[in-house]
Amino acid sequence: MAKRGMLIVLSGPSGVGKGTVRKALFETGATDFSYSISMTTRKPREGEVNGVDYYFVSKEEFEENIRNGEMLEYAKYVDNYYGTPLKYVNETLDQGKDVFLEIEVNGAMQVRANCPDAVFVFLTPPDLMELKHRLIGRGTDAMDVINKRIKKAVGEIRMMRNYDYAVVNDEVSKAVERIQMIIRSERLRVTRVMPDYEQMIGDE
Ligand SMILES: Nc1ncnc2c1ncn2[C@@H]1O[C@H](COP(=O)(O)OP(=O)(O)OP(=O)(O)O)[C@@H](O)[C@H]1O
Ligand SMILES: Nc1nc2c(ncn2[C@@H]2O[C@H](COP(=O)(O)O)[C@@H](O)[C@H]2O)c(=O)[nH]1
Repeated sequence: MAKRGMLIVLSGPSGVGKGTVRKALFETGATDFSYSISMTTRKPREGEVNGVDYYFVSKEEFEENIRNGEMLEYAKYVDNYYGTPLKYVNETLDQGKDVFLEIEVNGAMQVRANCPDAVFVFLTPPDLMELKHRLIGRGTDAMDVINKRIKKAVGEIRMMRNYDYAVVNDEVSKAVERIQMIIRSERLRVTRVMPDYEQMIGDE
């Protein structure tokens, strides 16, 4: 049986650069993570594509998925549901492939409870002013939404203590290098390499 893949969870306040850093990380070609596309009831932003950026669904559809036990985790964030479909994550990990989740803190803590082997990385901004600049600069959200997201950021940063690693996103390339370092070191964990050795030494 294939060794189960590694699950990596990246969180951090909205606008810190999770998506930017994740895309840059994937573009290096040095990692082979499968990105788990989240489901949300948020309306698509300009340029966002259903099935690529998110699965955009109605509130009713999302709630049906919850009732049917089809979500690994979910949370309400600034008036909308966001969640990770369970089937894709399980099937991909079972095939021995690594999976990357980009999710907010409450959902991440649900994953923490259900997947003790997952690796939890918190991406932080250099400071809150810079976070606000990035949210405004992105130009995707109205000012009232930006203010709600900044307000949430303070509590989210407090939750950082529940993560395994903190990575400052001062420069995208540096943040990518730091995450690559984490991944390399996590691959050497005894609990991850032990199945190979168990095969080598047999049952006795
Ligand atoms: N290191 C950086 N320095 C300057 N700007 C950055 C940096 N990283 C990301 N940005 C910019 O900040 C904005 C927000 O980035 P991004 O959309 O990746 O954030 P996010 O954390 O994924 O947000 P959300 O959680 O809302 O999806 C973008 O305009 C992006 O280009
Ligand atoms: N708990 C989850 N949070 C998620 C998921 N997918 C995205 N997110 C987080 O929601 C906020 C807002 O996202 P935005 O696209 O509206 O800016 C952000 O922190 C995302 O990381 C998910 O599946 N579960």
